[in-house]
Amino acid sequence: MIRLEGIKKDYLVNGKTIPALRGIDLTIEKGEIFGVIGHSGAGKSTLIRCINLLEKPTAGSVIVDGVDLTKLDEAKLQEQRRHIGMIFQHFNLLSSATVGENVAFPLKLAKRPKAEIDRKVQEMLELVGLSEHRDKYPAQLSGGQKQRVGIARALASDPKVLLCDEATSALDPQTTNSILALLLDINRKLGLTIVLITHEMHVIRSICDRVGVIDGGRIVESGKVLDVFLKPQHPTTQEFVEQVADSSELREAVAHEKKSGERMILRVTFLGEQTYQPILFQTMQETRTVFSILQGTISRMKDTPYGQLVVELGGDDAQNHKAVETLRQRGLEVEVI
Ligand SMILES: Nc1ncnc2c1ncn2[C@@H]1O[C@H](COP(=O)(O)OP(=O)(O)OP(=O)(O)O)[C@@H](O)[C@H]1O
Repeated sequence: MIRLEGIKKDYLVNGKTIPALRGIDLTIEKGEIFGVIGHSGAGKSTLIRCINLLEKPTAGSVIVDGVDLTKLDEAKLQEQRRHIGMIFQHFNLLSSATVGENVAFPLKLAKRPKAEIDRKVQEMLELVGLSEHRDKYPAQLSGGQKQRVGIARALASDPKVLLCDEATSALDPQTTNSILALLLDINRKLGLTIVLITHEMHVIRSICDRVGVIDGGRIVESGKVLDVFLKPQHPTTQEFVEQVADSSELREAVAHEKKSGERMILRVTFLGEQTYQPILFQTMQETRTVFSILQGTISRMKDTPYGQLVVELGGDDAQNHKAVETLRQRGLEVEVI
């Protein structure tokens, strides 16, 4: 659906060149939710704004649904942009227009007939759960409701792609979750391709299928959220995973245990159905290895449940190694830490 090829973007500030993107190659499939995560200044906003050419790349191609946007004149580009909706961190609503008028805005620009606009506004407000608020002004709404208006407005022109520029960063955790749930619902109902940028791993873990980690204007790691999350390779990715991993407690527990003897400490990861099966207990019984659990979490990545346990093995060397081998044979991910 979206192909970025060799995207570079330099900003010129006071005669100095600032390279914001240094060569991005990315393919985003139709119907997926793709997240880009990175620290402040990494290039996230520049990257997402290059997808609809709000920012013109210095080099490279942006191909959306088979059309190379970088090759279009301004009129044709405007036409193609109708297929790409966008929502923003600070909502960007017209404060002097009602909710209904905000949602109608892109349709009026496209000179759609009034009856069609009315119908579409109603449909969109129902989709985002704001039918009752059609005649209110943005100042009368909460942050979460404002973002719902932003989503309704972005979807009014039936886009194929929705770009989300830090769409939940100005919201509290509970409202963030409700907006993420809405985006996931829309993705499923409409088959819409969603690209989002964020600095929060929680957002990626909740709704994305794949993730790209951006650092210094380059994608330093990318893949399925599950894989990147469970085996982060790049130091920046590891930092982001730590945001949601509760690892300071773990580090303390491991340091304490390591000091107290030569015991073996494992991080065991369970995925999907494994999460609810007594594989660890059975294996330890069979290999006659005593163990204690230092830390445990059960969570979800989008639809996949997963669990991680940090366990300390107290058997002799042979027993401990046999236990590790058996856990791996049974399909668990085991890391000796
Ligand atoms: N309009 C601009 N003019 C000059 N430099 C810019 C401009 N926009 C971004 N930059 C620079 O480009 C780099 C990437 O910025 P960008 O805003 O894309 O990063 P970001 O990851 O979105 O950061 P943040 O999360 O803080 O918004 C930074 O060094 C930034 O200072």
